[in-house]
Amino acid sequence: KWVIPGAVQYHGGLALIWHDVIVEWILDTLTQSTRPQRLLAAVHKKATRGNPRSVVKAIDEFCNQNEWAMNVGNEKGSEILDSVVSETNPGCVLELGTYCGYSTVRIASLLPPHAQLITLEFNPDNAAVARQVIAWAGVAEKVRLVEGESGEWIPKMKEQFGVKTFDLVFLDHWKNRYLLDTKLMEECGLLKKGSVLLADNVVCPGAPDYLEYIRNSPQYKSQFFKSHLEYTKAEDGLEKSVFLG
Ligand SMILES: C[S@@+](CC[C@H](N)C(=O)[O-])C[C@H]1O[C@@H](n2cnc3c(N)ncnc32)[C@H](O)[C@@H]1O
Repeated sequence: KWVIPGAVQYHGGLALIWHDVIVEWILDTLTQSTRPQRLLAAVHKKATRGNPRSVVKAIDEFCNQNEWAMNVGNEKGSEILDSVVSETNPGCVLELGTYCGYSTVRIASLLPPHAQLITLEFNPDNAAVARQVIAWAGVAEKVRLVEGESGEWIPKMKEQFGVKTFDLVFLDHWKNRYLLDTKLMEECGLLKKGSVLLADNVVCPGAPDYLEYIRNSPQYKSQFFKSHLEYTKAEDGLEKSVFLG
């Protein structure tokens, strides 16, 4: 367990440099393993196979007690993501940025029967861990994990997977892609009146070009939900934007 100075807990930029660069590098070097591999080991040790909420809990415990990881986390997850999924009751969901499958499991466990979640991840090592986390949680039949870049796969969604439109899109990949991929989804006809975009980390690390667009476009009704960067006390939040057609 690491003793973390207050400045790191409350300052998003410092928190990211500390947890996501320095500590990760030190632990990877000392253990000759990767953070996703260590997170997967915690799931296998602590979570009950076939119980998605126990998988979410095991990952949150690992991140609170052992090491930080870039999952949406329990605070934003339970207070915002879960509520938006439940309210929207989506039949077809797109997640941009799977990482280890934490939010994938959260979302999938709340979907109505026959709903489908497509999740995109371009890092093959992360995707390999996510597949195992998703399988352990018992939600694999609802999830299609696609390995590749969002910019390459969004235009293929209709043709390759028979998607008509998405009811809900969770944007949680690299922040400089939020705006580009939103415009791409519009161009590809993947949004319909009432489609909900939910974007994580719009404060930390931040996606200013996306916020400027989504808050000022007459095609969206947008709302900010204040929260904290996962597993810290630094400011962050999610933006929920409804496409008006
Ligand atoms: C913040 S993590 C996702 C966390 C995950 N949604 C969760 O809450 O558990 C971002 C992930 O997006 C992936 N990624 C970044 N840009 C991407 C892109 N353009 N296409 C596909 N995956 C991308 C990264 O490799 C990383 O694993």
